Amino acid sequence: MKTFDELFAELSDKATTRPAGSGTVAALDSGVHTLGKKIIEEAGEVWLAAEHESDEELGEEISQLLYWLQVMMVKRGLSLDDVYRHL
Ligand SMILES: N=c1c2ncn([C@@H]3O[C@H](COP(=O)(O)OP(=O)(O)OP(=O)(O)O)[C@@H](O)[C@H]3O)c2ncn1[C@@H]1O[C@H](COP(=O)(O)O)[C@@H](O)[C@H]1O
Repeated sequence: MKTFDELFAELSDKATTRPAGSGTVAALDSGVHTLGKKIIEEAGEVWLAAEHESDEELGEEISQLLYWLQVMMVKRGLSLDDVYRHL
């Protein structure tokens, strides 16, 4: 288990070190357009899970959406503060 901030630190590190076999590295290389489509897909899965699935499944879908949002943040060079200051 990890926090939002811990995952962001891990993804930022992977973007720099580019370890072989990292799905995040491949996702970053796929570009903003592809990441945007993935975010839309995952957001749809959150919506469907909220309407039709268990709390456990909804939590998993939300975690995946948060992951893809973080990948987009890393891709665009945003920091956590760039988002948090709007909350
Ligand atoms: N938290 C996540 C995470 N959430 C979602 N995903 C990706 O998002 C996909 C979402 O799954 P879906 O079931 O919606 O889609 P799928 O059909 O299985 O996958 P696709 O064919 O659509 O890619 C997963 O298959 C993963 O590729 C994640 N990939 C990585 N992480 C974490 O990110 C960190 C870095 O991971 P790597 O870069 O892979 O080392 C690690 O801590 C991982 O646990």
